[in-house]
Amino acid sequence: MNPVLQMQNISKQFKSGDQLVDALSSVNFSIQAGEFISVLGPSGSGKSTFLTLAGCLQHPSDGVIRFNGQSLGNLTVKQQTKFRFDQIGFVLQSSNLISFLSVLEHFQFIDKLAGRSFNRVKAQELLENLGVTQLTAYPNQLSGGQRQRVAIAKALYNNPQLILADEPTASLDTQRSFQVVDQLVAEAHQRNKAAIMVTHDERLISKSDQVYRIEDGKMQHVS
Ligand SMILES: Nc1ncnc2c1ncn2[C@@H]1O[C@H](COP(=O)(O)OP(=O)(O)OP(=O)(O)O)[C@@H](O)[C@H]1O
Repeated sequence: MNPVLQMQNISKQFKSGDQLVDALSSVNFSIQAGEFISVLGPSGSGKSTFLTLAGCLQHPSDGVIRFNGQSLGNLTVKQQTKFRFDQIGFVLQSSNLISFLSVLEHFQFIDKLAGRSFNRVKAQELLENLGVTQLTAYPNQLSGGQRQRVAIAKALYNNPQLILADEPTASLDTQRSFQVVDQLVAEAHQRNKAAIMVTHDERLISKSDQVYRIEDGKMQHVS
């Protein structure tokens, strides 16, 4: 079986003045459906660069990234946008909800962007599975943990194959952090998704199927 995502010999360099910074060097990584993988690393180690390459938000300077065996480097810009919308669920540090939309209206908005009619039943089911019951509340009426659970539901709404979570617990207390990680793990294991969580917090990795560590742009398999 093809991995959902495979990175082969990936490097990414950025220009900083007249110097080149190696944000990632010779990274090899792969994840199968149903796996939850944590990527640890200190600030500036290359974690966000890794995740944005995995999510086709930017391209490597060198190496090949494959999704279900197909190289992402061959996609046109339009295909990349469609690929991200259909196949990737991004969960970011802060929930990035829209202040003037209620919880349910966020899902209506996704359907509008996709040019289809609103699937209220699907949105409600997903939210209820994640323990969100305040469907008509606005973001400022929710706690940080509830907002992050809405963000996870949003990320899952298009039924993506790959979930990319960038420090998803950064704004949460310890108990809520563990709950959010448990929800991401459950999503991977129960719905056969591939999920990658990038974090600097070693306390959160115990339920991971595999752990990688990035330091100075170099990635190592830890367990
Ligand atoms: N667009 C960019 N232009 C120039 N340098 C960049 C760019 N993006 C990242 N870098 C550099 O690449 C290295 C890795 O950055 P990256 O943001 O991936 O690290 P990180 O581990 O996600 O850090 P943090 O946890 O602080 O967000 C850093 O040295 C950073 O300054």
